[in-house]
Amino acid sequence: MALKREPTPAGAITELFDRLHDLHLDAGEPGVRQIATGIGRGVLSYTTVHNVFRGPKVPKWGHLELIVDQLGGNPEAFHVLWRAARLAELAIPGNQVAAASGPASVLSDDRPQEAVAAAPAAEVPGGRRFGFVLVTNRIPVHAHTTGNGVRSTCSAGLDQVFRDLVLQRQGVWVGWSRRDEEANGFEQTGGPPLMTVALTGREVEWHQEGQCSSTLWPLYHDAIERPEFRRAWRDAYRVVNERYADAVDRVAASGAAVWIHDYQLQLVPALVRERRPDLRIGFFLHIPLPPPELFTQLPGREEVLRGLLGADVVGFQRPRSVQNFVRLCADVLGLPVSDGSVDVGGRTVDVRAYPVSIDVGAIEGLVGQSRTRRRAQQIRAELGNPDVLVAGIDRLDYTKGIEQRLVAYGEILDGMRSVANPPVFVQVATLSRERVARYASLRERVDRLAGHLNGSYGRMGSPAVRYTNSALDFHEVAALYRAADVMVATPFRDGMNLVAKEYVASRLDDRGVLVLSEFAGSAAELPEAILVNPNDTDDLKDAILRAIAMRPAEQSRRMKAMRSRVRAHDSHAWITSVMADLDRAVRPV
Ligand SMILES: O=P(O)(O)OC[C@H]1O[C@H](O[C@H]2O[C@H](CO)[C@@H](O)[C@H](O)[C@H]2O)[C@H](O)[C@@H](O)[C@@H]1O
Ligand SMILES: O=c1ccn([C@@H]2O[C@H](COP(=O)(O)OP(=O)(O)O)[C@@H](O)[C@H]2O)c(=O)[nH]1
Repeated sequence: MALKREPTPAGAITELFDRLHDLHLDAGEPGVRQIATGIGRGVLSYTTVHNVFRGPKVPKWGHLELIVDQLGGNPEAFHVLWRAARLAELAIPGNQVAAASGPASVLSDDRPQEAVAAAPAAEVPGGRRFGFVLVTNRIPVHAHTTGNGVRSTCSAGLDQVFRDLVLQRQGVWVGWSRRDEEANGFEQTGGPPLMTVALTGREVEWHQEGQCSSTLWPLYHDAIERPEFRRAWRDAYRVVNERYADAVDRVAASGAAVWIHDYQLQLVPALVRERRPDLRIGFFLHIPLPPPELFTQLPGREEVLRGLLGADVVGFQRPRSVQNFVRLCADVLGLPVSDGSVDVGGRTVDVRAYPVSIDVGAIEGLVGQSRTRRRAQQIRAELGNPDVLVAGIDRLDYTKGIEQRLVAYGEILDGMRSVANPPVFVQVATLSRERVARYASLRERVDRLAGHLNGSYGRMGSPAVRYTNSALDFHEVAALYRAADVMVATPFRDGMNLVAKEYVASRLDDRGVLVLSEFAGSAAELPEAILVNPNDTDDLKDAILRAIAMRPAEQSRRMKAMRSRVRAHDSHAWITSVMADLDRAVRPV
């Protein structure tokens, strides 16, 4: 909307409201009223306000500062304008934000935090374009701590699968990376080209920790914890999704296949389609899509559904999520649907379940190595060579059921006070989303519980629970799989739970018992596990006790069946089925 001349105050206010409405900002907010009053009283020039929303060449940060000054540094007005500016694709470099003048009380709240300041956008060298683009929230180059306390960058599970896929397809991997992780990009270690999407500190807070971790994550996991709904987070989500779509637009060759992942990026398929109708677009959700009764609580639910429908192929972990999605498209958007497809104005969107899997061959190779065997023996020795080693490996997340599992285990130990060599429990609870309050309080509770169990049931040289928050190198994880007689994976709700599949794949000896929640996506493929309801402490106790007591022949029968199923449906089969459907998608002419 180009402004030819300064309108009358009344016209300017109407135009302002129209513009804010276009940006889905609420005209009733106090900040909007302050801006309107400022314009009405002639304190604030409408052109100055309007420039905040204009094209990318306008130096908008200066305008924003000017407005803050003109309004006497009013926080509400500042927040409205900040959001409007973000929505209008304002790129504010971190140093400019930090250096901006204006009342400290207003600006300090919006300064990017040092630790998470946006990394500079890394263009792919030479401005190359690619026939395949993988898009994930993060480019996952994690620093892990090995058994010896050494930092390494060995990537676990899906990271490696994705890396191989992008290399094989000679594609590019697009995602966000924290600055300290970026230095370890795959480019330096023979990996595929990476394109980093930059996020400001505020976007990390509002998009990642807000909309993703505090709204969508709990809502999509059965609202185990109450989801929080905030307008500012939703706005940030939209802005960040736009930035990913722009990145795809920049690197995708004509007709390229684009595969977008997970709940952080649900608007990206439609935003990419808007920019590049020539592309084939796939989307995969790693977490469950909740039933309509829960999903419809989400403000902006239509936008999310329409975002996903920008894809040609929408993939979920489980058929139940497919059903939920199709029903939502019919009920919320009124679109014609069939079992596995949705009709969007004559374009067919295929909707299918593609249960994610693991690279069984790679895991078998790693577990079979003599260094893994030695490390597994060492782990058992460090724990006092217990008769039975029980383990759980999770991110420290309230969806994973760690607390309830430890409570059940404590009750088991209580009944084993007279046993000479009681089982030892190793619980790896890797820190996750530490800046989100619920995760911090979960950590405190689990710390206390583990301490209590050790205080009550531990013996000299033989703890009741060996509990760590470290992120283990995958070699260390593999050694623990090999060492553990029983693996307990008991989430309240989980998209898949790769740990369960990895444990099965690691048992080259066909021994070991898996205790698995009915509510993990992997339960459908692993019915020979001892399946439990993690909400039922007695059920958990019985399951762990049954696992501890299971005879070798029974272990072997169950493990063989699970291993052959996981081998038959490994990550290669997963990738092949998704890619076949994506490559088949009809490219628009
Ligand atoms: O990135 P974080 O916040 O540390 O979280 C780690 C990942 O957790 C989620 O994993 C999901 O995907 C797995 C593989 O498909 C699946 O097995 C699991 O059940 C899901 O929870 C999340 O979806 C990822 O985005 C996170 O990176
Ligand atoms: O210290 C750890 C803990 C976990 N993992 C890996 O992290 C992934 C966890 O995936 P899962 O699907 O079980 O749960 P998520 O954390 O994705 O919800 C698996 O590949 C684990 O091997 C790891 O490498 N180091």
